[in-house]
Amino acid sequence: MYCIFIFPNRSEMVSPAIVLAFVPLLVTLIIRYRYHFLLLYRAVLVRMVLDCTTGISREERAFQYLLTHSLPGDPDSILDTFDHWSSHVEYMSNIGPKKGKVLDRLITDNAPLTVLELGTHCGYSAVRIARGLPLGARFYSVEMDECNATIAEKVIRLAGFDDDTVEPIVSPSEEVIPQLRERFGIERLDFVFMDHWKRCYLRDLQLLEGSGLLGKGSIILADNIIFPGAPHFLRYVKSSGLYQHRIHQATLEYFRGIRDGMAELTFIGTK
Ligand SMILES: C[S@@+](CC[C@H](N)C(=O)[O-])C[C@H]1O[C@@H](n2cnc3c(N)ncnc32)[C@H](O)[C@@H]1O
Repeated sequence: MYCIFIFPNRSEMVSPAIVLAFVPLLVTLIIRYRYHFLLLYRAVLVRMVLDCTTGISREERAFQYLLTHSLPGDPDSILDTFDHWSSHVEYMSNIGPKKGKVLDRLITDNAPLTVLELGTHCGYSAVRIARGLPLGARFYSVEMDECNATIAEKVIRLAGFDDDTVEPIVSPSEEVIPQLRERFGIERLDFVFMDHWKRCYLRDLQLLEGSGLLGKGSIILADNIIFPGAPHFLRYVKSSGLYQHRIHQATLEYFRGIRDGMAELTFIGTK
């Protein structure tokens, strides 16, 4: 077997001085984005390795952990255990305890009777919302991924909430929103929590407006509007004249070093 090595001629070789000139830039980028690299490592690389070595999904691993470390029927214990898992075992993009407190406060202060969540994932935020709801409230949580939805339902039931309180809906949000009135008999949404793919925020907000289910005072809380970010959504909210809005500054769930925030919108109706 023959191997052929092709060497660039000397005039095409990059001078070491130029390479060295890039070192400070590279070091600056690494320092500046160290938390993003850490996030990539924890959220993607560790997950891929564990998916291969355990043969089960991250969501299933999280559920196994909850089963062995939390108290069934105790939402606080489920949430604390989930927080411990996501901070110390494997990264998971639940809303987390810090931004979760803003969600808790909005739910307690407004006592919404009809609530919609877009993006259930494993049910962390659904448990957080359900534990603060007033008696008789109805809560619909939408997840398009069937495997996530199966885990979420088990987590929600493990926390002690039956389907009279939390109704999981397995479907993409863009299909569910136009059906909310006819299929689920909803007249008005008092509170909407948006935490699905950020590129869907604007489309789904406009679908909600079109559905006529937002009334004066309806609240929409949208997570991750700074990281990964939802710039078109924010621009629309600010320019539409349909909302009063407020940004809650925060950091990314389970990550001190990455800036994030939530947008709280109050529907005021006419332009
Ligand atoms: C960040 S996770 C949700 C985390 C969850 N809210 C929590 O704090 O525990 C986003 C979830 O939204 C789901 N999702 C994304 N786009 C969706 C859509 N258009 N309709 C329904 N679910 C969607 C994804 O499958 C994923 O499970």
